[in-house]
Amino acid sequence: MTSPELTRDAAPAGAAAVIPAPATPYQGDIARYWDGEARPVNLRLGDVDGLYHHHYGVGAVDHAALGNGGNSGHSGDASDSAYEKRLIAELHRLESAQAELLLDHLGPVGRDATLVDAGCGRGGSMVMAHQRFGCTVEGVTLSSGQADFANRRARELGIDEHVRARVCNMLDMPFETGQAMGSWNNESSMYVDLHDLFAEHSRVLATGGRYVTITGCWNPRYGQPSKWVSQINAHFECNIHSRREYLRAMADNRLVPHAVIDLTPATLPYWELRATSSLVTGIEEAFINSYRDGSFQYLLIAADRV
Ligand SMILES: C[S@@+](CC[C@H](N)C(=O)[O-])C[C@H]1O[C@@H](n2cnc3c(N)ncnc32)[C@H](O)[C@@H]1O
Ligand SMILES: CC(C)=CCC/C(C)=C/COP(=O)(O)OP(=O)(O)O
Ligand SMILES: [Mg+2]
Repeated sequence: MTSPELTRDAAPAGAAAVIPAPATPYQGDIARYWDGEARPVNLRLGDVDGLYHHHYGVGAVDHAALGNGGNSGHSGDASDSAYEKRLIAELHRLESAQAELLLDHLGPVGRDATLVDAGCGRGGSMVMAHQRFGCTVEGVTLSSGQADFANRRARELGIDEHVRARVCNMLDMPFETGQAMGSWNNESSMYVDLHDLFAEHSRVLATGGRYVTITGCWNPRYGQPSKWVSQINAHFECNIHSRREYLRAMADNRLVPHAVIDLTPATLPYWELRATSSLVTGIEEAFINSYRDGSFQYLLIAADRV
């Protein structure tokens, strides 16, 4: 690992932690990107119940909860703050449902197990995993701002003995070989080479452990990444892989998929609803169009470490 160059408050108990230098200039860019990120679409959704996500939603929209009587459109106007509050709560419910779906695919997890969240963001999925299984959850992110945020939330919830975020590269994680019974990437695999990523998951997972990812990938049947996929890459400074690359890189690294689920139809309602909100960021059209033209897919892959 490269020499440490900064110390900041990314440690769970408030003690100073050594922040490693980024492994590459690109990782430095990504660390800065997430350190500077404060989009209302993420913070205001997280404020609903204190679970802060950086991923998208799945499932049908509950129009009764929105109070628009089953219409897909909104009968009032966007300045109707009571409606906007319900809309934010509904988007957040769909994002939490996405994380629940990911956790469902880890299978049974004992209280004494360790789980690894690779690219943990502000830690929403880690908190949910601990609340569901009672186990230890270790997260890694490139962003010290995100790690501080996740560790502060864990302290506020009184679960910092079990939930911890660290600043480090998911391709070189500070975990023992075979230490984890489960690990995942929730919308974080488009920042790294997949062979390197799955080699590292394969190393930290115990034999018989489970790996799960939810990701956006381009569809080989479309031919090449569409203009919408290129737009998403530029927007987030990421590099979306194809579905084929996921399956090949897993096969090369002792990860055997037992579930491959196309979540595209399940995520479209989230995007269509989000496009009507005041919290739009401008990327909604690219997601909606690429999901509709078949060039892009929202995929869950669950694999056994054999
Ligand atoms: C879109 S966010 C997803 C956050 C989280 N998984 C969630 O569902 O809320 C992407 C995350 O990947 C992390 N990331 C990207 N490249 C990484 C790397 N090489 N090592 C560790 N984390 C990385 C970013 O720091 C960020 O936290
Ligand atoms: C499915 C794909 C391709 C995801 C790319 C990674 C990413 C940036 C996810 C969402 O983060 P966010 O919640 O911070 O984004 P937003 O601000 O758009 O809600
Ligand atoms: Mg978001």
